[in-house]
Amino acid sequence: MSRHRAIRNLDYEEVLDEYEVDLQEEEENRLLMEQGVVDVRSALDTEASKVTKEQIEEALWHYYFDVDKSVTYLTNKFINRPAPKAPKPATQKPTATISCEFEDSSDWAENNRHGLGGRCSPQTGSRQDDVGFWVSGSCPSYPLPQASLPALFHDMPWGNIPKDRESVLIPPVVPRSRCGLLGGTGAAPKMTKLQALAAARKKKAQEKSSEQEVEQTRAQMTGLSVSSSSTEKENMPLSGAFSKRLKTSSSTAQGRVPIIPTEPRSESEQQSANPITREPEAVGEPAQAPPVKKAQPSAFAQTLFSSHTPAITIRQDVVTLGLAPSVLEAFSKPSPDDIVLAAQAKAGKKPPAGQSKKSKSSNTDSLSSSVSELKIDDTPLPKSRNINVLSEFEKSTKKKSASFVVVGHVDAGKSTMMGRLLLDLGVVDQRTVEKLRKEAHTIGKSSFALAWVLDQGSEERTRGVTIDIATNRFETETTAFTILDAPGHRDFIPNMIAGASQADFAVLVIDASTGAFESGLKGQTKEHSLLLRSMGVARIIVAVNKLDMVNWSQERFDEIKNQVSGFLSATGFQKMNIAFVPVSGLHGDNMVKKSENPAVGWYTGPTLIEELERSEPSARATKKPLRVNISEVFRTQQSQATVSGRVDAGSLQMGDAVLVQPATEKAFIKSILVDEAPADWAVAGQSVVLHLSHIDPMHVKSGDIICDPNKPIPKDKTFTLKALAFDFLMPMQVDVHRGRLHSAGKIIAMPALLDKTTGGVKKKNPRLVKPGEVARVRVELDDQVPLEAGQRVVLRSGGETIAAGLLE
Ligand SMILES: Nc1nc2c(ncn2[C@@H]2O[C@H](COP(=O)(O)OP(=O)(O)OP(=O)(O)O)[C@@H](O)[C@H]2O)c(=O)[nH]1
Repeated sequence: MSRHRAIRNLDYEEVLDEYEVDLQEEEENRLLMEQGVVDVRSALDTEASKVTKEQIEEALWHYYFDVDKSVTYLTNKFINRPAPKAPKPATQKPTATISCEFEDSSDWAENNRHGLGGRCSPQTGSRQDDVGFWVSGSCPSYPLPQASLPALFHDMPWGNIPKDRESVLIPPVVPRSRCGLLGGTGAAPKMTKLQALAAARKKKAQEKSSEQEVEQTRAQMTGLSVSSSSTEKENMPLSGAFSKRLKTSSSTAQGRVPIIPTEPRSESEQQSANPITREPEAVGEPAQAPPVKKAQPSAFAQTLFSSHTPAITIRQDVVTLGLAPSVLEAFSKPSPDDIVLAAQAKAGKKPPAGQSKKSKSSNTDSLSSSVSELKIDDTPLPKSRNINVLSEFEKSTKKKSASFVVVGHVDAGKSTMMGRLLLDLGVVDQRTVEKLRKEAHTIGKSSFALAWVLDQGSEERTRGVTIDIATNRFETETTAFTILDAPGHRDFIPNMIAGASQADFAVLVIDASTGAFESGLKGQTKEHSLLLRSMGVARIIVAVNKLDMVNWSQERFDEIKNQVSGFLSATGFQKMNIAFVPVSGLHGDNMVKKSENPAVGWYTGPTLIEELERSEPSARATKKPLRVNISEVFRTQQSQATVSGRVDAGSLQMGDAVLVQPATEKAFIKSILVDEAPADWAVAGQSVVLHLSHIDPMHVKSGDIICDPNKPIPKDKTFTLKALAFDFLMPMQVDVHRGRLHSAGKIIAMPALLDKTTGGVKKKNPRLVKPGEVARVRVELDDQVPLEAGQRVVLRSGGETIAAGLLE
């Protein structure tokens, strides 16, 4: 049992009993000892004077009062002392730390036979008897064998050590920091002379290296001056106010104590900082201070301290922060205080009243010199030309502009048709189309060559489907058109909704080939038509495509025309706003030119382009507050944030301050493109590209609204919708789509079922709204969204469009 465990299991009653027994034993031992001393002295006879009483007693004690053994031991040890032996090589010593001497293997064996082979404490020389108690006092130098290591451990196998011989490590009851190793006061252990010498030399070396380090660092920092030409080139230009502040901080830094102490770190610090690579220090050797590596001064340090700045030691354990470009950028601009100071100086504003004349005069010089150094902003605000946009618009002789969305079931031939239109109008040349044809041929999709004029994404090309809205432009003699080619696949309905929200009218493409029309009518032909109407599109041109595949059958055309016109009328399109054109997008029949194919002789109506030109753009809300629906955000050289979108309402011009919602971030219009041409202004109904300044691009997203800062669009989490149900409606989770904006929400209430024609309330709080019914629906969104009455939104759930309507 270990000593600690023995103490832990101590029974005090038992110990007191034992203590009384011990007293008796002690008396017996004393008598035995006295008698033993007499006997040993008489046995030694004349030699008895060579040993002391204490030595005799010690021998007797350890030989259990055996006089003969004690005499033998004393004779060998003190009387017949052998001549000192030559020191043996260190490696042969069994152990250097055990203080007991091992002299004679026979004695060792003898001792063991007598059960005196107890363990000696290497620290104290105390001896532990076989039952595990420690006997106080120094361990006597009783003879122990001069054993070799193998002999010493002869009964100790290297593996499978018996359980009773395993060490049990028990943590100290009192932490070592509070007491010495053996329960002392915790004071530092007394050093040997050798250790003291080593410590003194180490300290001296550290002091020396510390001084050298300070000198070196000072020399390095001397080169780090703001005024140095290299720094000027490398660093960003700083505004006057900031450089002034830097000068101030630089001067105040003079004579300062270095920020970070230069003393070498304590050993424990060094160890913890570099626990793996640190070499153990040899005791007694002069301690070499570890070389302190210095990091390159950071850009901030370079900027902050002038040549007179005292040294700053970069510590290894201190993380030096490299300045991120965003930080430099942040400091490259004047602070709000600087702007106020500059503005006050510019306006000649007097200092606040109550300031004494003396302080005024004393501060005037420094303030004026500070202000003279101020540089307000590197990027001046765009200048407004104060144009009366509406009168300019009325006077303008510009062509009318209109945008149309091309919709229809997947593979109806929408992109091919638009590619053909652009080719025949000369917007794209034949060579480009031939090149695309070759490229398409290599992946076995040569029939998609015209579609590739618009479908430019690699995934769109390899899959042969349109994924996102493709925008293109062309002009006729009278009109500048914007094409919004929408995807037909049901998975990309949200993109189709985004396209429809920007369109004045629509081209619905129908695949006339056998079976395709029928499946399309059940599919996206119907859904797209419903969405168009719900989105407010009033005019629709139906391009009955691929008639070449049915030999230009007039019968087929009429069949399609009848079915679709009936359906569209039911959806809400007026007959006068519906047109039908028999075409072949692939071959170009009736697209730009009338078909010369005699099989199409039965059609005498307008071509597709003529029908497009007949379309009038929808009414422009030019006098309403500015609203620009952002469809895309780009990063360009011209500005921090470039956006494309449609001006839904109002007007704008260069230099205007605008507000971006829902971020509520102000920006300025740096420049404008209308139909890809630079312009000074734009009005409702135009598709624009706006270069914005003085705004962080992270605050601008597609689906956001640019508005008049004086009449901003409100942002809200709940809205009421007058919705046409495409599916059953009830309180449920929905996705809300408004243009490019998608937001998750839920129907929280359905206050009324409405009459389709009159709009009056048919029933209050219906529990369910059936497909085709119109209802007032209350929706709650997860996030705040810019919303206002008159906007059109679509509700979708589980990938299906379930309702669409107008915000109330
Ligand atoms: N015969 C014939 N094939 C056509 C005509 N128009 C398009 N196609 C073919 O129809 C296929 C689909 O054409 P796309 O233009 O990609 O159809 P889409 O409607 O744009 O397809 P999505 O946008 O993915 O829905 C292609 O292989 C075209 O070559 C046509 O007038 N006649």
